[in-house]
Amino acid sequence: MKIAYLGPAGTFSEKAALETGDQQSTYLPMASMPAVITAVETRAVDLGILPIENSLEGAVSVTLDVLIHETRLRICREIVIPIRHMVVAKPDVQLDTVEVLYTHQQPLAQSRRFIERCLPNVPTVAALSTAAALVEALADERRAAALTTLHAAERAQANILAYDVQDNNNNRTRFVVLAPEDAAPTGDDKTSLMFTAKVNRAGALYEALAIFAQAGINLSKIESRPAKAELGDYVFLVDIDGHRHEPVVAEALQKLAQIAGTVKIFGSYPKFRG
Ligand SMILES: O=C(O)C(=O)C[C@]1(C(=O)O)C=C[C@@H](O)C=C1
Repeated sequence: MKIAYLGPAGTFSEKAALETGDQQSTYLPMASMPAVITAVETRAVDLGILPIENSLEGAVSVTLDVLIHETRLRICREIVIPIRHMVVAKPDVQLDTVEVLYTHQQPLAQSRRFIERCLPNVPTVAALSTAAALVEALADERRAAALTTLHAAERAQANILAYDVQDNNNNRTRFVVLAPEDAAPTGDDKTSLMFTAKVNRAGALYEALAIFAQAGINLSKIESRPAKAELGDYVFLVDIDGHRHEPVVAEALQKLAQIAGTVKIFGSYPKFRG
């Protein structure tokens, strides 16, 4: 099994990939999240891992937008991992002498409190991942630091200036595993999908959700994203309990297809159970 993830080695995505695969698996670090999708679509790899939701910051919009607009790949598994951020630099740099901070946008948002208090006037430079941020900081001639993972810091034998700078110690990110097909039913599954309303009128969303309520199907997530056509047009994303091949779920999805504008099923897969 070949698995693509957002690299370089040392990212949280690598950790999620290692937990997804086994000792026979091989792992391919990619430069960006869309590149992970392309690697699976072109069969360069069998599976791709993408972060979809964080307990502090909510949706990872790149992943949602790729699922909504760009790919026909399906979610075949989910995995949740704890997220700890470290401030890391070369040995001669101290917290009060940091001149520039390299960071991916998610860790920065998840560590807002620490940054405001301890690195208030330090300019940030955007990086494509936590591990990429460290590579760039270590190559910078200024007194640069990175928001990165413990694993990346240890691999690079770099100096950790501050530990666990995330706003909350319960910080966790949910990743999805993408493949050409979703998973077979296990009896403890969920289904992720999106739909749009056919017409923008009173009760349209209510009627769509009523289909699940009347079928006794629990919704574990709902959110909206811009449809990217007109201002005010939205796509609704929901996670429901059950597999799309279970008769009750299949019937509800059929009813939804009759009243919605578009419906796209991202996949059915086993619920993550720690
Ligand atoms: O940069 C990484 O290490 C990643 O795996 C990406 C990512 C994300 O984009 O959400 C994954 C988990 C954390 O929430 C922070 C960063």
